[in-house]
Amino acid sequence: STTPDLEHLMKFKAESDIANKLTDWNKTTDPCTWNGVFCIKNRVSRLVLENLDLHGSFQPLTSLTQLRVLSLKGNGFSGQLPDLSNLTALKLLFLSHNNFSGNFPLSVVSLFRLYRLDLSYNNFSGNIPDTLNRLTHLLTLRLEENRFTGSITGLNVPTLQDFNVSGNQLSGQIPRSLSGFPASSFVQNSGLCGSPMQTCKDILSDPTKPGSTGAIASPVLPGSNPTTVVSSSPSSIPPNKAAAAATTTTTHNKTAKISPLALIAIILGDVLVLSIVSLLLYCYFWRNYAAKMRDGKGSKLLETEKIVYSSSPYPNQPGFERGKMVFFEGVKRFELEDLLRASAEMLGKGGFGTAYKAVLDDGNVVAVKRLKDANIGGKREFEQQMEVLGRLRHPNLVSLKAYYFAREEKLLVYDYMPNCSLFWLLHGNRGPGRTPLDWTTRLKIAAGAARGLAFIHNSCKSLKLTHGNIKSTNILLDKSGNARVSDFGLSLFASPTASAPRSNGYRAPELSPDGRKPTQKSDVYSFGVLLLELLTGKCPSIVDCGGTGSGYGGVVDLPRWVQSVVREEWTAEVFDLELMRYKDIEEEMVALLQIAMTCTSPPPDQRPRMNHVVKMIEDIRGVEVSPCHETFDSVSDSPCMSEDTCGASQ
Ligand SMILES: Nc1ncnc2c1ncn2[C@@H]1O[C@H](COP(=O)(O)OP(=O)(O)OP(=O)(O)O)[C@@H](O)[C@H]1O
Repeated sequence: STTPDLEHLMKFKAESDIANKLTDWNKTTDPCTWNGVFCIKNRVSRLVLENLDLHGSFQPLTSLTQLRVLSLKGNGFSGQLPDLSNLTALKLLFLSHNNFSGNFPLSVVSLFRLYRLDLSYNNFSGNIPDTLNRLTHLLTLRLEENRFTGSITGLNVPTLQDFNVSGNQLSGQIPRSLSGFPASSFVQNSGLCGSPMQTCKDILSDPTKPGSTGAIASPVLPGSNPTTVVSSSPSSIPPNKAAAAATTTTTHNKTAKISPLALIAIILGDVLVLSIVSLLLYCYFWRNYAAKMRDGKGSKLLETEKIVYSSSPYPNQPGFERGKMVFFEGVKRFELEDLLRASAEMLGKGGFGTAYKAVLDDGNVVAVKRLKDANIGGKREFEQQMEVLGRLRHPNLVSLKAYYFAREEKLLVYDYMPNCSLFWLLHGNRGPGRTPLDWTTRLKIAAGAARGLAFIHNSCKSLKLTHGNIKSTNILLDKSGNARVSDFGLSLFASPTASAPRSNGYRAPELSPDGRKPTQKSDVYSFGVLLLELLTGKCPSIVDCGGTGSGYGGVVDLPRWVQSVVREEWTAEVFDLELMRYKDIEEEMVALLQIAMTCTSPPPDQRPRMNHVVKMIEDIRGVEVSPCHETFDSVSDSPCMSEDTCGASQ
């Protein structure tokens, strides 16, 4: 039985697909298998038809009454929007980068389930109606690059997470409910003022006053700018601009009467002001740059630097306490001198120290972590700890190759992972030109990371090893794209207070606020948050997002947000928008979501063990996502299983 929506889809194709891009839209096949069409129970629920050179109106689609997601981004649709009030199930509406025109489509306001609305990059005009406030679920409102006019003072949608009205002709005060968005959400409007733009004082005190527009934050259109008029001679003003010029010609005449001495004084004054401003700007940017470098946020250091600084005397200097470089089995040896000679590039600063990429003389590349001293105990304790960590070997772990211990310097040497962290793949480089992380890769990363963590949990019979710091910067991809868990065991060196504010989005509730020691159950919770991050594309907290809260995905308390959305039966809508383009994955995503939700159960005893989590993730798709080189099912061959090694670290 074909869907009752067939007829409307065919009508739409006949009217809009002039370039015949929808090649598989064919009456003889099931529409639910067509490109861009997704069904639930035989009804079209999602229609994703982006960049397909479609034209005209999409009127026939307004009869698809079960539609929940409609994306027609990047086509050539034009004219007014059709009446959308029949689409009562609609939750996501993306119509950006088309040529729609006319007033704001009022029928949108009746779609009370709508939570993402993107009308950006069109030719809409007129006011943005305050009735939008009725959309009480709205998370996204993108109206940038249209020709909207009037004020947005009455706009108040407290749920908004993503908002942009830049590049319109709006004016008036920005309401308090929107002032938390960055200036980039408001720029290029002729008269918007108030936080985060400039204050409205100047305009609001006397909006009719000539020249008052000069105080408006946004750039003023050429020709309407009084200073432009001042610099041209009155005779050169074209007749149609005469009226505008009338208000400013008085200023012009005054300028003409200024004596040469006064003119020189003005010029000197200007130069002075300019120099002071430049100096201030220079200081400001230099301070920011220096702070960035100090924090390790700078992408790369400009010059290569040495891993070990002057605090640690070079080995051939007298008085040097030679530390011990200890290697673990099967690795190529190098000496501290080699590391010292290697040019290093800072990868970033973490809670336990600074990580560097070092290229050795022989071309080998390693990652070196220079530990902060704070909580490292004595040599023996450190060595015992390293012995345990060094013997943990698994295809989904970043292996510890060696360590170096001296009074002044503690270094850990790891295999270098060239394919970035999961954090970077999910949140870095958002914007045009980005390659989204596809669903199969995400599933494969989830499975790999779960195996790595399960291995840690099961590697010592006598000692319940924990990772203690599962998060997306600690899931790295090796050269074959396999996920590897890094930084395991380092939480032992962290003082609870020092680690508490870091990565708080991943912290299990039972560890807060007094910063108790992580457990295997708290690792499972963090892993659950990591899965939610993979599914939603959102950062678990501002701290975890690098303190900026930036990134398309936004920042939320992930477990709470997902629980609330799922409770309202919006399950499909929590997923990362970047995953919308893949077909037939909803079931798999829901399955992973369910696993993530049990992992993040607030009571620790309701969370599954990692072994079980691995199994559940592998069951989602079967063997496909498991790397073929690996035959992981138990950890019985782990070197750490010997009671001796486990005992040593107790
Ligand atoms: N073996 C490695 N190969 C490649 N990059 C690495 C390696 N180890 C760490 N990095 C990268 O270096 C940066 C700093 O890592 P580090 O582990 O010091 O801090 P973190 O993960 O941000 O925080 P934390 O110390 O809390 O784990 C991160 O971006 C991480 O992805």
